[in-house]
Amino acid sequence: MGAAEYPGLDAWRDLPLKQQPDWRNHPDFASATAELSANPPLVFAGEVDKLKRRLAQVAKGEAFLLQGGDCAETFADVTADKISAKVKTLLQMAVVLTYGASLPVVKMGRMAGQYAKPRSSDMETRGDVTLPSFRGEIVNGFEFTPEVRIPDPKRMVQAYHKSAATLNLIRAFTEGGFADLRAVQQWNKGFMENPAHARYEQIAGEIDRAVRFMSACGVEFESLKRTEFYAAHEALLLDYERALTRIDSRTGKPYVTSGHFVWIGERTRDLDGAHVDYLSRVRNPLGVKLGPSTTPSTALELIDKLDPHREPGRLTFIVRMGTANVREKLPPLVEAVRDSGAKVVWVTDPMHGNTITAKNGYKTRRFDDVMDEVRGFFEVHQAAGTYPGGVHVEMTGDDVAECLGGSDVIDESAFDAHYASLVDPRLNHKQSLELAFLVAEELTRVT
Ligand SMILES: O=C[C@H](O)[C@H](O)COP(=O)(O)O
Ligand SMILES: C=C(OP(=O)(O)O)C(=O)O
Repeated sequence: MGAAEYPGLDAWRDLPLKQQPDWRNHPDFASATAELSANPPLVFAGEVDKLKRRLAQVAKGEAFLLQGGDCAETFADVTADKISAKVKTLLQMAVVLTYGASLPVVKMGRMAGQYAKPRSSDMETRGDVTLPSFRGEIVNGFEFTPEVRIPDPKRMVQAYHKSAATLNLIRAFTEGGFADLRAVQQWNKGFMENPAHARYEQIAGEIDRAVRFMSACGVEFESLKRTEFYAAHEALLLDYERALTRIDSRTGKPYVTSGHFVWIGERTRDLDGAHVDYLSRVRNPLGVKLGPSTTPSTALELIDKLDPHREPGRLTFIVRMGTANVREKLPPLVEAVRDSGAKVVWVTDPMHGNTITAKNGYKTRRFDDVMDEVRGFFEVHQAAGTYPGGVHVEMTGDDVAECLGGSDVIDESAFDAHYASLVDPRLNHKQSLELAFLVAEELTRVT
């Protein structure tokens, strides 16, 4: 049976559906979705199942999850340099965490599919011109002209090909020698003057010596030569996700094959909405963002809908409370889930609850707020006796200036020249490493 015949996969079409472009009557809609449906999957169900097993280890407190990448990927940034900088930064963060906390780290990029963005407003006004808001390059373009802002379904096909190219390079890097732990010092090249880089250099030197010592003793670690790396994105655009859903020939079950892990955003996680219904029917490990308005009963109902069989690794709650709320709003959720006996993975997203507008108009976040929300997340879990299982950040491997602060202090004056994100601000390379050191310290306390 193909996905077209599988029962229930189209039930979402009759449910309240938020944050979608109005493009069903576009002349290219049918051909674009047909082309996607005929294309090969981007990931295989076996890999997705393996990730679920890894996340089951996280749920048990035996591993840690690192999720990071752009707020919104762009087609233009599908280049070897940009992809390698991101992968390298995530690998460096993972080294800091693995070495600091002596735990395996599950590595996952907001990559190879993070092209759709939910927006607060459907329309954007500049001066006396009002146009549809930018919703990510899978829907429309960023340039503020009527032609570019009109949603174009052909962009879904372009996003598929860009995701395929990204995933292909990620697989080459992580399987083909680039991620070899014996190159741990190489990943820091060009980044040496900052305290975070100096700290990293020290860890890398220690790992290098340990590996060389073991090699001299005749031990060869095949597993150091490659690493698992998974692709994740927000499953926002259901036309795209539906067209890339396939029935796994081994199990006869549906999988979203646009990425290994998909999450439901804060704005689309309504219990009776289309997103929760659709994702409840596929077998991938799922995330759900939980903001400060989440009640304990909503969290429990989400578990019932998305993980009715309490399958280890199936469900990850990505909490984005904001630093002002995390210590007050997170405990009731964590306690209710703990007391229900459900085993979800708890991840902190210290970015989305801390967005502010700078005096010069840019959306930004204070690095101190990001760090403080991470500390609050760990405090709450320590008090509840639960496991803080991961961190989810908007970051890049590039030297951008989008978030304020960090040890190489970034202030608003840097934004005009070095702000590149099309939607929300990301941590740059140094800030990402600094955050990894903080998380490693916090994790050491609980493991
Ligand atoms: O990344 C998250 C959302 O897409 C983003 O915060 C929405 O931003 P907006 O409030 O500018 O629409
Ligand atoms: C939109 C996002 O987050 P949230 O749903 O938490 O606002 C995101 O992570 O890109």
